[in-house]
Amino acid sequence: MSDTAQIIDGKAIAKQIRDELAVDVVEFIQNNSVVPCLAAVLVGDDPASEVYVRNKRRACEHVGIDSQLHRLPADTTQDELLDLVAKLNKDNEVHGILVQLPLPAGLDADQILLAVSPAKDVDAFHPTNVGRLVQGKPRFLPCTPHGVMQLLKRTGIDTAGQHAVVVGRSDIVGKPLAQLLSARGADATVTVCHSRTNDLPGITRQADILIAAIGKPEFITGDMIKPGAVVIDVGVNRTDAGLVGDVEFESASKVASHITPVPGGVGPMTIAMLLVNTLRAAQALEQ
Ligand SMILES: Nc1nc(=O)c2c([nH]1)NC[C@@H]1CN(c3ccc(C(=O)N[C@@H](CCC(=O)O)C(=O)O)cc3)C=[N+]21
Ligand SMILES: [Mg+2]
Repeated sequence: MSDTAQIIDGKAIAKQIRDELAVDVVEFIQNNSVVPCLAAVLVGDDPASEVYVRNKRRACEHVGIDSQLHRLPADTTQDELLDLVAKLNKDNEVHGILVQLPLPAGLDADQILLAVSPAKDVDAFHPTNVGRLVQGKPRFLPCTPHGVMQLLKRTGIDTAGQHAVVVGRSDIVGKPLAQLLSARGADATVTVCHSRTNDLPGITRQADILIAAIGKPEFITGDMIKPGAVVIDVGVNRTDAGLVGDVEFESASKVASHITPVPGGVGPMTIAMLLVNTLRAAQALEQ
């Protein structure tokens, strides 16, 4: 067993996916005389959201997808936001709609996500798209879980028969990732852990593939990892020491066989998969 894990380069794999996508975008534009377009809605001025939205815009430019940014003030009402979503739903130039989360306090995110046309729901957050995923008939795959699956696949890690332990049960990552890992074709055996799990280290140490999606900086330490396990860190925690994941990289990388860094791991993949979904939305809407 080597004492230093192979680092999974999410930045490089995301670039590879964007390069492949750029070719498909050119072909789509030639066939349809339409440019795929992603509309992002940003309410308020959360600094973290500013970074994501800027990264998304730049990534769109790189692959030839148009992007719109709709900025609304923090005191926007529920009805004003619903009006904008309704307008984007009807706009034939817009193929993908993303409402950046979290929304400012006072806005009901569930009602907003329900208002996004499922055909343009490139986050795959609408209950229709969540249900389709659970039934094994997805229209869009949610971006972060899909990004994790692509990281595993493109690193040559076979999930079939493996014990995958997902720490975290959010609607955005934990729950859909557990679905994708256990789906036919991926064929992992999945355990979902959370804040009420008894003896968490006893369970994480059974993981062949350990996914950290809890939102607690450096929560997973090397002693919680089975030697040779694959460790995927979905955390994006802003601390005084900068951006850190949910995994303590230094101790974990001495035990794992493969590990994703933060930054440069899952984050860039999330954005690449958002672009993939935008092209897919445009293909379905323009066909
Ligand atoms: N409707 C919606 N859809 C989302 O997909 C969504 C969202 N809301 N709200 C916030 C979370 C978080 N998220 C990230 C995207 C990119 C990076 C990313 O690019 N991270 C870089 C570093 C960026 C930095 O320096 O801050 C990296 O890890 O290398 C991280 C996190 C998308 N989210
Ligand atoms: Mg929730």
